Amino acid sequence: MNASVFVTVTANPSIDRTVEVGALVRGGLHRATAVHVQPGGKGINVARALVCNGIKARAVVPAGGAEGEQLISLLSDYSIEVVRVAALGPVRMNVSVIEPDATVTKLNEPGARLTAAEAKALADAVINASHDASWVVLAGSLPPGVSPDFYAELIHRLANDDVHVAVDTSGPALRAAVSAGPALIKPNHHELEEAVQSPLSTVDDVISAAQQLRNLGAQAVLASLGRDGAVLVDSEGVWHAEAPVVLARSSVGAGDSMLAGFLAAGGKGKQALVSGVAWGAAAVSLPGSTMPRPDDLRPHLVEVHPRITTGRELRGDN
Ligand SMILES: Nc1ncnc2c1ncn2[C@@H]1O[C@H](COP(=O)(O)OP(=O)(O)OP(=O)(O)O)[C@@H](O)[C@H]1O
Ligand SMILES: O=P(O)(O)OC[C@@]1(O)O[C@H](CO)[C@@H](O)[C@@H]1O
Repeated sequence: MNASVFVTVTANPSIDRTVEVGALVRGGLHRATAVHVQPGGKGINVARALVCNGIKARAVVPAGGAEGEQLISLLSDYSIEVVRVAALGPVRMNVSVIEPDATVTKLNEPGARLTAAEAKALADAVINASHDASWVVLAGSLPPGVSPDFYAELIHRLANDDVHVAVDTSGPALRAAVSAGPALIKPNHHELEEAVQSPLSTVDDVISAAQQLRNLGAQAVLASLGRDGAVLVDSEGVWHAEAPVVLARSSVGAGDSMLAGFLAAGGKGKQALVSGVAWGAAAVSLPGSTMPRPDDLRPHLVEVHPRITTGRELRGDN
């Protein structure tokens, strides 16, 4: 096994347009002050963050239509090994509107339907691409036509290989993936609430929810909590860490950057959490979904709380 290859899977990729405006007024005309067009979808972002830090990444992605061509062309700016799976339907366009205080309003398209044959070709491509992987990251929503069991089935198919699987998704796909026993899941606050079907207002609530998902099969839970940092719950313990962001620009992709930083630092324990939180905070300070490079990272600013303040109220996403 080549321990340095990270494979990412983005079943529902996107071209991300981030539009910066003044204060958003529902129904109003807004003239953009800046626009960023970047390759998107969670697995693609994880791969971008890894290669921006000199780490080898292979991205498996279905890409159809003129937008698929554009996605592949945008990806050529990065040294990612791209495994393209042919698809008929076009890649979606997702729009993020950013206000001056860095509030994000996101409009995500559902993505084009994948046929049963395309979904099978995607799954087979993932298995082929994973033969020398240390980690396989299954990330983002599933497009129409793809069963919510898609990630769970991949986890089962990869179980005999010497790879770890990380999952970052939501809803029924997350619940199915958890039962398949992945090494790691990375829900955000909202996804965690949805997975345990209960509101989570304190750090203690987050830890209990993470334990519930570990009881259901996930080996470790890395919960990203926006400006409240992140909580890691695994077989060795529980940690909460956070880092300040001096000037927040855009949190789009911060969770993906966080996951990449966590995996880049070994994918388990306190030091990986510190790395993840540093990469997440750095992404927030950059425009659009720009991924941090080594010079952007400030791991010394990450605070790991020696004792978890269980009753601490969460301040909200960003
Ligand atoms: N305002 C902020 N201040 C400091 N750190 C932040 C802030 N927002 C995000 N972060 C850092 O980035 C990480 C990921 O953020 P968040 O929880 O918003 O991820 P997410 O919802 O999965 O994002 P996305 O889906 O856009 O990738 C957090 O765990 C935290 O470390
Ligand atoms: O619609 P999904 O698949 O849940 O999320 C897609 C997405 O919002 O996730 C990334 C940020 O994490 C963006 O690049 C992309 O637009």
